[in-house]
Amino acid sequence: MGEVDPAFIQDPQHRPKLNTIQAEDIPVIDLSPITNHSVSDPSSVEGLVKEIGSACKEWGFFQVTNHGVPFTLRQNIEKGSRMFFGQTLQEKRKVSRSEFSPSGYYETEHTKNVRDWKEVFDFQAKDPTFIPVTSDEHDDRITHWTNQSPQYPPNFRGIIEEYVEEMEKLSFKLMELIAMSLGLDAKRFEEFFMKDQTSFIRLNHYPPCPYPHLALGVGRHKDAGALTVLAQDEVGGLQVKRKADQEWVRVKPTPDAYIINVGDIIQVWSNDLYESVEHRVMVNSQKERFSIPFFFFPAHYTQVKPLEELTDEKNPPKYRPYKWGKFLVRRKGSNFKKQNVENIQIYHYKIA
Ligand SMILES: O=C(O)CCC(=O)C(=O)O
Ligand SMILES: [Fe+2]
Repeated sequence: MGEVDPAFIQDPQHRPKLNTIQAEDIPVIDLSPITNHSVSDPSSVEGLVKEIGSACKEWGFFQVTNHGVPFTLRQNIEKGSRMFFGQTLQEKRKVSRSEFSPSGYYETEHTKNVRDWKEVFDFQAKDPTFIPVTSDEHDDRITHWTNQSPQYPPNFRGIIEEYVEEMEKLSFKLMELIAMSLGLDAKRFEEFFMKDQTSFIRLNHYPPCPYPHLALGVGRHKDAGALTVLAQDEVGGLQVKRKADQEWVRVKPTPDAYIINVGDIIQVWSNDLYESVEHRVMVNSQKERFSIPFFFFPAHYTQVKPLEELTDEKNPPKYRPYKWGKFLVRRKGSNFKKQNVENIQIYHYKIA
């Protein structure tokens, strides 16, 4: 076995304990009141909204079942992902991502300047996706990102697109439930995503790792967007920092469920009522793991700031407004190389 590449080694305080607690209590929420029209009655929707609200407040993470996403579409993309990553590095690199075209294959991503033990394939929900050229606030130039189409497996692009459409539908439904749980109109968030959303889907492959006590599949982080809808396979490895006691707990895989987490944008919109929770991915010395997160992101020109309805004199806004596209461009840049400074975070906009 070769030397341990120091680029992957986490600082001692961030290394995973191999015997972390399995969280049995991460809320599992049944979405049938909104997906199955025969059971839909106002009181069951009301109950559902309450469940979503408590899960967002207490965990920032939950799983959903009866979500309406056809299982065959999930099987198709999972199978396609295995086939894609099963190719040689040379084949995969034919659709490599670059700093200026961040969709495609990539195997040297860093989280908080430590390399992740994984390879990814990123695909924008909208092709083209409009985005600022730079993160400089005075630079008004707009560019666009487009997707790459792997040659193998056949029709992979079509399979991904079909699945992404379902991810979007589910995300819109979840945003309605979250809006209602905050006492807002169900469609309050729609305008931010209807036109020009910057969402993307990521296929993750975590190969077996000879030193799971030193490296992580994804280092600790919070998701920057509004919502993340994650499909994880049966291997498991996702860990969430439990709000109640700040312990790292494992999220047990549930077949055909999706793991949902609140991202930084909802934290800002809700003025900290709902927090974006830290999570990370452990690797496994024996098994490879696949996961597919969908990151629901608003249009680049969205000014992210605490909602007026949720702030007043007694509860003033806790964040200064920021432009989503600028934030995103800055973040993407920092994912490409190890830097000596921390990348952009919402707390940089926090009003002291
Ligand atoms: O693979 C997973 O379970 C989660 C990945 C993740 O947190 C991310 O890509 O942001
Ligand atoms: Fe994440």
